[in-house]
Amino acid sequence: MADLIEKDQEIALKNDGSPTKRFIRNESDRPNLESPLGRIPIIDLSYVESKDLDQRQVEDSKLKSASSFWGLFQVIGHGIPTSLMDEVRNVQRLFFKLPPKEKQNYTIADSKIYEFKEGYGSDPVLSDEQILDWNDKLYLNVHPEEGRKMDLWPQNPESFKEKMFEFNEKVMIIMDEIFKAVARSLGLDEFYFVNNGIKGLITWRFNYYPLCSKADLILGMKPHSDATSITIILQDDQVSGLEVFNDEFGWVKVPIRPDALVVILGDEIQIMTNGQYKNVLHKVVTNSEKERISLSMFVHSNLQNVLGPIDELIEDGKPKLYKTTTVKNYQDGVMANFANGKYSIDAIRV
Ligand SMILES: O=C(O)CCC(=O)C(=O)O
Ligand SMILES: [Fe+2]
Repeated sequence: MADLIEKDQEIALKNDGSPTKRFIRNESDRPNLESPLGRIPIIDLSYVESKDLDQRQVEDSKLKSASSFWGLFQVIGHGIPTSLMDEVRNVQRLFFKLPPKEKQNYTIADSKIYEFKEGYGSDPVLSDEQILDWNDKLYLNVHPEEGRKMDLWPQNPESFKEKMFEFNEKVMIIMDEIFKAVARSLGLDEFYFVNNGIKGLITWRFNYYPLCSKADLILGMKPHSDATSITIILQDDQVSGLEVFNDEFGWVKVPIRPDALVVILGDEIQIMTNGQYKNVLHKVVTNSEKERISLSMFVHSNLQNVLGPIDELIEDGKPKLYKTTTVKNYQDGVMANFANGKYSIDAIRV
């Protein structure tokens, strides 16, 4: 625990941007600051509004190839005004600019270190050997509403809650549209996921990556896949940093598009589709000039749900690639695996 608090302060105070040795990655893991820009597919959701079924079909097939080749896409035409997206970004920036002492009012001190921990702080540190990620975060339970711990929601800036509620209402609707499109693209009934508790638990992680004078030696976030069905990311509108791994292109940068939301497919989708759709491996690279923010909205199925390949999606002659478990069991080891740089999905491979 002492380590955790110490690290919070370490990050928050390191405005000179020089990392201590605990952040320095092994040589094989260091980022290439010149990664190429990826041609990440863009899905236009405006067919929902216009009810244009031809356009819907075109977008569904783009979504299908994006999901099997990349495991991510960007979404536009979602109907959220760019002005609201900018306000959310600004409110988030203002929160991270508060003095460390004030931010720590939103830290829970007594939860088990390796468990999911709401509030402000940094990720669990489980051993002295663990190489640390160069970020600070604020984690909040957002859905279901009765699971919100409102005392951890910042009171400063004053508009924080109001903006986040407004944004969340719109994002919840878009999530349904995305899950419907994913289901259609797989040949399932379009309500397959929506009616089966896919939006069981939604947590938001506000990320803050301070600038770093040794950006070539450290990572804002280590390579990982998300243990979610999908994650929707509101990226910084000016500073890039998110990179994804693709079998053909290697590590590529996700381009910045201020009006777009990034959709990352997580482990649940890879498991349920028996590997047809990918849980994209991703990481965050920092830079020496500008800090970066992002907001990751993690969607998990109901904890009681069974998690395994869906019968209709097991292609003829193909074996089941994953064992069937429950979402709860799957989630149990996730935080410790992440801290140790292990991939949770490996534990249920057949
Ligand atoms: O900062 C980002 O763009 C991505 C963050 C991320 O991968 C995560 O929060 O799991
Ligand atoms: Fe992630």
